[in-house]
Amino acid sequence: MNIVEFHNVAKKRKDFSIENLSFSIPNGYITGFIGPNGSGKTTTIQMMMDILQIDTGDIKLFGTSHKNYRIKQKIGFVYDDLYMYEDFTIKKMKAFIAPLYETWNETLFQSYLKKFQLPFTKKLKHFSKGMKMKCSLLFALSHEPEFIIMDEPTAGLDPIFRRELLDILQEMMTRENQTIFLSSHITNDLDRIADYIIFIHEGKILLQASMEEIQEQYHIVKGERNLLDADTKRLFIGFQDSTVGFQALYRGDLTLFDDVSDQLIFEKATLEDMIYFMTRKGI
Ligand SMILES: Nc1ncnc2c1ncn2[C@@H]1O[C@H](COP(=O)(O)OP(=O)(O)OP(=O)(O)O)[C@@H](O)[C@H]1O
Repeated sequence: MNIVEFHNVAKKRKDFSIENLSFSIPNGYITGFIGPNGSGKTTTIQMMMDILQIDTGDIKLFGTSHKNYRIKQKIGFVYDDLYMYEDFTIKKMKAFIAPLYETWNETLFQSYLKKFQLPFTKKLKHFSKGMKMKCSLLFALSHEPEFIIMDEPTAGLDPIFRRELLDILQEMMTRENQTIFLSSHITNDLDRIADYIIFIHEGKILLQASMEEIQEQYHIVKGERNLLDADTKRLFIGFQDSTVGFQALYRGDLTLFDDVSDQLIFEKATLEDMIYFMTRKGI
């Protein structure tokens, strides 16, 4: 089953448009949403959450319309910034937020509050960026959502808390029926934890695949420049050449290079490699 389905969604913004956007997010996995700056990640998440109206197409959440208010109960939404009153404290926010959720879990709230070492009665305006992110997470997780959507949760966080956050997410995946959708351009994080990847560029999906498939299928090929001619260039999704040699992204079976394999170096492509080469030449 899919938690989310986008069918031919279109949205026109001032200098940016999304056309025929179709993808799905499978239930029970961590899906990473990657793409360079301005590629449409936040726009897509806002459409999913019905914060931004779509022009045409159809979005389904939990098999029903994304406009259905009831399904919001099952979703934990973590923004890249905290849209809460700066003069509020966590205590005051809890008084507003907890009653909105039938599944609010006070024991879980208290345990995350302790784990994240957040002050209960300090005003949010005195929080650091990392504390605000933890606070956003605290509220998103405390109502035990089945589906967690996070827009750039690791941006601006120090490496220690980034690591902690990824550990918390992995820990949560042991819970039955948990699904996480995580947008990021810090691809190292996703290399570590994602099961599936959706790659968006200029409002279009360039790739939707499992990490397993990506790791098996996509390779970086490196070699001397003289091996890169018009024929070999056509084999690659994207390439970069310089006076010292070439590097290219290749998809498929490496036996194709058997005749020249002693002159080439093969490496597994990282998500960063994929973004770099796919946006250089397209797919
Ligand atoms: N409120 C808005 N009105 C008009 N255009 C907007 C608005 N917000 C974003 N855009 C444009 O939509 C495009 C996609 O932006 P979006 O924020 O969805 O990308 P993103 O992939 O999330 O980028 P980033 O990784 O930098 O956060 C950009 O060209 C941006 O300028």
